[in-house]
Amino acid sequence: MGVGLPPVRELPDIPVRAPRTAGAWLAILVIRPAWLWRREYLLGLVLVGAGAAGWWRLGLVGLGLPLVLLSSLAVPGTRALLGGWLAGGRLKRRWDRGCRFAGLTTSNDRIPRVLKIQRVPVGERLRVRMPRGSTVSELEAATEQLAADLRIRGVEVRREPSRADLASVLLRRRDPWESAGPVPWPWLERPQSRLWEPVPVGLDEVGDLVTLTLPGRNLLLGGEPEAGKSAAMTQLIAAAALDPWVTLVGLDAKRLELSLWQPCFDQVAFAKMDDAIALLESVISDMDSVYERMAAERLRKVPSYARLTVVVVDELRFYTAHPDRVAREHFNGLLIDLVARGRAAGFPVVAATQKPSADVVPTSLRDLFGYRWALRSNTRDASDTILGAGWASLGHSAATVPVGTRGVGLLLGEGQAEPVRCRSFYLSDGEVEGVAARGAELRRGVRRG
Ligand SMILES: Nc1ncnc2c1ncn2[C@@H]1O[C@H](COP(=O)(O)OP(=O)(O)OP(=O)(O)O)[C@@H](O)[C@H]1O
Repeated sequence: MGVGLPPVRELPDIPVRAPRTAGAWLAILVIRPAWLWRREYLLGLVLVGAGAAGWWRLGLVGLGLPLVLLSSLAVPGTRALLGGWLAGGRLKRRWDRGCRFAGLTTSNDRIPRVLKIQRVPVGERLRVRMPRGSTVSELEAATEQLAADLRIRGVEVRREPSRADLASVLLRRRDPWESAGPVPWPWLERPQSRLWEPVPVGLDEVGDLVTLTLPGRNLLLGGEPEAGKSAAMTQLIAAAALDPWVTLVGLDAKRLELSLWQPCFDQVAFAKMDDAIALLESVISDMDSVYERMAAERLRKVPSYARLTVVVVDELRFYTAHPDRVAREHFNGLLIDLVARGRAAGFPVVAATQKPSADVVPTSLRDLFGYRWALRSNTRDASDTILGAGWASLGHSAATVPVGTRGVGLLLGEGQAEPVRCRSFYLSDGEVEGVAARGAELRRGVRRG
């Protein structure tokens, strides 16, 4: 039994396969660690060199040359540039240490090499090359240890599709939306839009634009009350409203969500099952006519010059889980038919639900939605009901969105490898009224013309 103090382990083991010669130990213990400080050494060398050159050319006065160089740090641009460069070196040292403690060192003392550092709103994104003898999946398996060693929120690793030895690594340091105010919708000032274009709907964690292309796809939105479903849906309604060739129809069980858009909608049914069923039947009959025309023209899907009809369903639960079984089953049959066949005919459906559960969104219906957007949900199951079974266990759960962070969720697009965490843009009621008025005016113009 051991006695005395427990062992103190400040340095990770060095699994060296190379012959234990003096040269090998010099490389491992001196040259490689020193190499990680090369930026600092270079800076020191430049300052000493400047001092020496100044002294040689100008005598004692010239010794002040390094101070002149350092005074350039008063310029914010230079300071930021130098600070960023040194911070890059510091990050590489921490990465080196983290990888060694996480056991990612190969038998000849190599670790995943950082090729590029990009600063992003959540932290840093690294491009990393795996050393020979190791794979990206080993790095993936060590993310928790790396995050703990780097003292950050998390590490996410994604293999580059084109090369097995390259990976994109996100070092997540902060929540980019923690105290951020609403971000305005980029198309707000557009006089007119075309719904065939990708519609901007939010920003992802690295600040990249997230878009949705509605024709050919349906969108399902789910999340707890006040999560931001209406705000997310509003952007697609706004884009449709600004395209005067788009017909808008809606089901609004709460009578509130679509009220501001009334001037742009052709038909809206409220909380009456008979009205909702009649509306769906009329839309399906229009869709059948489009299919007939497409068959006559030998078209397999609706061409991009065609008119679209967007069907908006707010509070899906009211209709799909209605206590009247006969009406509910009739409604569900019609909705499944519309969602399944509508996409190819230019009849996309945008549906939102407050209580994502299997009785509200049956799998047979959910699977027909090409886009699924899970805003903050109470449980992992609720999140999986929207995104699809299994995503929560892979680390993609809308239940992890911090409580009270409005408009943040996970968006999964058809054919996309994994859901994207993003925050939707936001249109205030005044902005909605402005867009709705413009949309109504555009529609009047089209109908007059
Ligand atoms: N993307 C966003 N950016 C900033 N604030 C937002 C965003 N989305 C929603 N909010 C805020 O959250 C509030 C609730 O949003 P919203 O009405 O869209 O939620 P909801 O999920 O539709 O709620 P409910 O289920 O009760 O209808 C809004 O009034 C707004 O203040």
